[in-house]
Amino acid sequence: MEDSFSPYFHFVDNELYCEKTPVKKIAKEFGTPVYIYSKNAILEKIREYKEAFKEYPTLICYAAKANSNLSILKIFQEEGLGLDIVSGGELYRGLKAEFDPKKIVYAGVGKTDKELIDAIDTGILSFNVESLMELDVLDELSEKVGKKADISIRVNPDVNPKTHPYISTGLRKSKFGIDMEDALEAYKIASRKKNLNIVGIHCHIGSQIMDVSPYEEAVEKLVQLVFKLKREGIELRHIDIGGGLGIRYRPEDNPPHPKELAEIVIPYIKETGLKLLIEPGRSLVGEAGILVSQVLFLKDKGDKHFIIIDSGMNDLLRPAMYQAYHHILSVEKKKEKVIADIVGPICETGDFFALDREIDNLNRGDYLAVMSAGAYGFSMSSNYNTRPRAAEVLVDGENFYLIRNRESYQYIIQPEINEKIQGEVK
Ligand SMILES: Cc1ncc(COP(=O)(O)O)c(C=O)c1O
Ligand SMILES: N[C@@H](CCCC[NH3+])C(=O)O
Repeated sequence: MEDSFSPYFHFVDNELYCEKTPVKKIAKEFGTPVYIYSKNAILEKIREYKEAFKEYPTLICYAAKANSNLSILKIFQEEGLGLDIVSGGELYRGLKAEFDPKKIVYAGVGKTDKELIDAIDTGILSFNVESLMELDVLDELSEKVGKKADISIRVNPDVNPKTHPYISTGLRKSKFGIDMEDALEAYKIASRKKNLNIVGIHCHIGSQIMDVSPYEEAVEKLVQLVFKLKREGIELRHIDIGGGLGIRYRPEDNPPHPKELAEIVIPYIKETGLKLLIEPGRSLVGEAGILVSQVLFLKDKGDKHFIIIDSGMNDLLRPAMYQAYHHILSVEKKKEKVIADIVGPICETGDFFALDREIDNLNRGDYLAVMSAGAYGFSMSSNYNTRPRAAEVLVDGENFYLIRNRESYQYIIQPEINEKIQGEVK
């Protein structure tokens, strides 16, 4: 199984390669920690989605939050995809990457006035509105800007996506969207707003979904609402079912193929004749990325063996935040195995990537790869403990490109103001 974690990350003579490039070569050239992405793994996922949905008019809007590096965004833009954003910063990135504004959808429960105004001005495909108050504010701001805003209501279908509770978004008790039974009234309110155009309906039930049946439950409810709206004279152009398909974190995981999603939702969407929008994030980039680190120290304490590495929860938060499992491989295979805790340098007990894990018997200076780290890896990283964020590298066959410099200490403190030290008081 280790040899074939993915066709894009594979062993040649006991050494881990990304496509046709030895991972160690990149680590030596750019240092560690370093995120490494396979361009062709991303292109393959895009192809899988396009193929799966080709029989029905579908716009795939990549969820920028999963990995928003400009070079990664550019891959999706060049492939003709749209973009799902949740902040003014992601809008800024999306426009820098030259996404067509009419392919940008904007969700999020807490959009600021500035963020709304910028997006109104840009003329995006749809504001996915998450509360009645947001409808009021968006209407007022659209009037000020002098441009109508195209909107969808994000409906909360109260469906259990059977995933980690922190990433379940479509349950009534979560903060997201407007409850199903209040949605009709929300649409009626929206239809009376002079500066809003109703264009669609939106939902997103959660992330890392390993069984597509909750999508069926959600889409069935959405379609019923679409027909109810039609009877009220409210016509839509699209149904946006959000993202959420899971990926392979453990070797034995078997996530659903985009085809399974298409097969389960298209029959329902077809009945409405509306265009379909989907917002995958993790499933497009997650398995296409790894985080490579170097072993700093080994330490035995009681019956515990610790492998202390040079990346931590500031680089990859998922294990600390969701107790998420990430498979870890030695970049150069070793014959001997040990049971170890693989931990980072951060001053938090929760700063670990694996506990009591069987792993190759690594030594100081060896490299290891945390697999399936392309989504919600770098994008959730921070400068905690004043640690510069990692470099990022994109691999294409035997070529590789630095797509983000490792941060410097100077870069980290640059925005801070101290008259005596920096003399940059504004
Ligand atoms: C509104 C919305 N759309 C799309 C996504 C992307 O989800 P995923 O990365 O699970 O495909 C998210 C994140 O969960 C989201 O909140
Ligand atoms: N950050 C989460 C997913 C959140 C999705 C955003 N709604 C993760 O790493 O699994």
